[in-house]
Amino acid sequence: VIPGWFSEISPMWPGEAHSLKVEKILFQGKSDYQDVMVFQSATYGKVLVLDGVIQLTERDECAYQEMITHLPLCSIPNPKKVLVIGGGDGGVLREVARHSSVEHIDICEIDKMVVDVSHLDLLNFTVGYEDPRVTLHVGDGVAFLKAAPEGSYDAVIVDSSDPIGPAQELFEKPFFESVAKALRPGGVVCTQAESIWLHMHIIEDIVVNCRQIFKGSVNYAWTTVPTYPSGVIGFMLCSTEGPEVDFKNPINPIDAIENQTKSIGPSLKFYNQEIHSAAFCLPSFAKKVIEAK
Ligand SMILES: NCCCCCc1nc2ccccc2[nH]1
Repeated sequence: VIPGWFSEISPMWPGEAHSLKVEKILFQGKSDYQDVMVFQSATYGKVLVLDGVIQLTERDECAYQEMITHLPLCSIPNPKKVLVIGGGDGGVLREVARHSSVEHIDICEIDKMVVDVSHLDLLNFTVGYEDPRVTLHVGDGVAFLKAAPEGSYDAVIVDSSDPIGPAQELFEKPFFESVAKALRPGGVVCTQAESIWLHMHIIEDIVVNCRQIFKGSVNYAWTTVPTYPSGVIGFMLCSTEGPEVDFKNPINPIDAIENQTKSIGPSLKFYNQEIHSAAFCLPSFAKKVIEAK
């Protein structure tokens, strides 16, 4: 790859490709699972690419990391034990750490090279790993959840790449069943759930599975991330049977968190209470599929 333009070409979004101007390649490697690359872009800061797919950029990662974390954690009164599957860059950890009620955070990332890249401070998210509440497990999230005792967690965040490659099993029914088992009654899960413009068929399958498995509430929310294909990405928010969870009205409001976390690092750039509720408003073509009776 010579300094020029990086284009994100994938069979998951045929016929289109978002491009970013490359200033300098900062890291290139091949792990046991995927090709890993970090480059300095001209206008989006540093960019993490796995198997040719943009995973995050410094400029817009806030939208994704803040929403995937605070949509679930602001929907339950006192999150204490949180599990992050994927998220090896550490960005989600930074966001979970803002919640002072949280006592323990497990993170299970399959690819050590992704963790190393973020520790190389190439992506300066390492603040997430420094929190004493964090325990890192390098391994397969599917096996980790199978081994997790029943009712271990208040919240599970599945910060996965796309269902082509190492993350494929994180979009399948057995995995969702193991998440439900590992959650306490009224516990919540938030997963990376692709784009309503590109992946309505994937989303439909996920919704069907989640409705069968999670007997609390099942909702789809979405946000804008300019460097993800189609400029949007969504989340599946589910709760297990037990104390009612109303995802659309955050009971654990962010301002409380805002005050708690002066020390953690940069304040929230994207998430707020209004955007939390707005994230669940869907265009009709998506509503029809996701909220089908
Ligand atoms: N095409 C949309 C991709 C969404 C990627 C989300 C995501 N979050 C990540 C955390 C660590 C490593 C890779 C990651 N990828």
